[in-house]
Amino acid sequence: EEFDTSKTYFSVLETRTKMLADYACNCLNRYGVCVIDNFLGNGKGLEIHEQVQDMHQKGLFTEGQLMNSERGNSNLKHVRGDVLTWVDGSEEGCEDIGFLVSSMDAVILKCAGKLTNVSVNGRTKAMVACYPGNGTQYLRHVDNPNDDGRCITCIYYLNKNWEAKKYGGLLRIYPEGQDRVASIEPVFDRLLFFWSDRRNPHEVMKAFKTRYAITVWYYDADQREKAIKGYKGGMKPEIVPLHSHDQRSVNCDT
Ligand SMILES: Cn1c(O)c(C(=O)NCC(=O)O)c(=O)c2ccccc21
Ligand SMILES: [Mn+2]
Repeated sequence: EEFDTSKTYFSVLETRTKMLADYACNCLNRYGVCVIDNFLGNGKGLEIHEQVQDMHQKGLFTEGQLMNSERGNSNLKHVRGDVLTWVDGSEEGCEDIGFLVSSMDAVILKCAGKLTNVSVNGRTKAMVACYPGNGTQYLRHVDNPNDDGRCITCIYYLNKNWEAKKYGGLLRIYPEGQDRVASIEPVFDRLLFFWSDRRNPHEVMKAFKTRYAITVWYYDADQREKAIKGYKGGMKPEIVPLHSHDQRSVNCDT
């Protein structure tokens, strides 16, 4: 019969998403960190990079934090650090970021029931971050040290031809209780998952070229519930339901 490309496309996408989810679950359960390269392909990656660059040029990012503030670098007076903005991907000019986040959700949805002690039921909006490339960094920290509900950090990098030797900007993760360090280059079209809690202290090394990344944090249902009750949740209590490509908002309470 007629070769139905759309059905084929979606079934291939479905199969690949399932494969990526299996890989992510194994890596997270075993190492607490998972790197997936060529997540969306060159074309889509470039479209996302272009949208982020436009937002940056339009001045939609926050004022960078002064590096002599709580981040501790007292000798970097008046040096601006990372700048960021929050989007849910439905805003004008953010459609490709919306596609990225739906693609992240699609993988996480297929991990349902296979992640140790975690049941994801929602996520934050997307944080689009830019290091201006003036040697600023992000000091060693834990994303969720106090059970605010976030269980998985998901970062997508946008930086073409990144050379850490020249531009720095490595993400260094120091997995708790291990004497190994994971050094992750923020390369174009790379997707990264890691547990958001104290298992993964990490830092962003000084970056000497503009460095873009898009981060989403996934919530664990129970921990988030407790955090909101205990008002411990550092993040605003706004949970975005996961939705995969067919835009159906799926409540993955499985
Ligand atoms: C700009 N930026 C960050 O870059 C990281 C972070 O850990 N980034 C890791 C990375 O980009 O590889 C953060 O965790 C973070 C948390 C709150 C506000 C801003 C933040
Ligand atoms: Mn972090």
